[in-house]
Amino acid sequence: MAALHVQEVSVRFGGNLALDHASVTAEAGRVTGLIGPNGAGKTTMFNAITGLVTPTAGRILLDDRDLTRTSLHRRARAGLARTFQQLELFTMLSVRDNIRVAADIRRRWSRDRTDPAALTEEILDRVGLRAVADERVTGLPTGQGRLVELGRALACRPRVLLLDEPASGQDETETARFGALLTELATDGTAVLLVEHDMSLVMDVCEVVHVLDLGRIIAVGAPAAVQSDPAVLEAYLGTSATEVVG
Ligand SMILES: Nc1ncnc2c1ncn2[C@@H]1O[C@H](COP(=O)(O)OP(=O)(O)OP(=O)(O)O)[C@@H](O)[C@H]1O
Repeated sequence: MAALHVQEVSVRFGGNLALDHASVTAEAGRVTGLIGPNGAGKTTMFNAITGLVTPTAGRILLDDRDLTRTSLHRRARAGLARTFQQLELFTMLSVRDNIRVAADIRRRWSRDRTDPAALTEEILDRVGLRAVADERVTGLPTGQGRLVELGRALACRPRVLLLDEPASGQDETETARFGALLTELATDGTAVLLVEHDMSLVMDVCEVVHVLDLGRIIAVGAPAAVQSDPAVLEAYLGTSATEVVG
């Protein structure tokens, strides 16, 4: 079973220490939350994990494999996949083809012989995009666009799935369905690491939540414990206390 261990990672942008010896663990079989006020370092954490930024200290391990100095594509092959805060879809393509591209690419480098066309159809059903499979993605509302991104990440058959604010732009019904899907993915053995501002979604689906503030992990624990942690409340008070308590 996969486990991602981010150990004491620091990332510096000039004079700004965006991550300061921050550690996060995401294990297969559960959804792990990563929350924190704006600018806390959540996206930087994802960028460090996937190789878009280079840590100045610390290690990133997938199981026992040290990925810290490994290229982006090797990390993808090792089983990491992510979605982005800003949608990053292939705008000229249909929903189906956005997912198919990733399935085809994976087929080229993977020993897994799963047929990319069949995998694409399976994912369309799984994420609930069958009805719009032939539509161009530019015509979709943001909530569905996020499902396409998720579908594309799933086409890589990830062991660790990093989701950066996947519910933003989704309405309440879509978010509830999305939460159920995340739980299902975790149950199937994926390690899901979720960055999300929708606290009710985080509290519903996460088994463990890590809280970042100004680049530091200030709390780790079960959602209910984290929600009432004084350090967490204080971190959010500067922005919006209701975000975490409400
Ligand atoms: N490429 C960059 N160059 C310089 N500074 C950066 C860069 N990326 C992020 N930062 C800074 O690093 C800090 C952490 O930013 P990051 O985007 O990781 O926070 P976040 O928790 O994801 O915020 P949000 O919830 O608003 O998305 C911020 O101070 C931000 O301004």
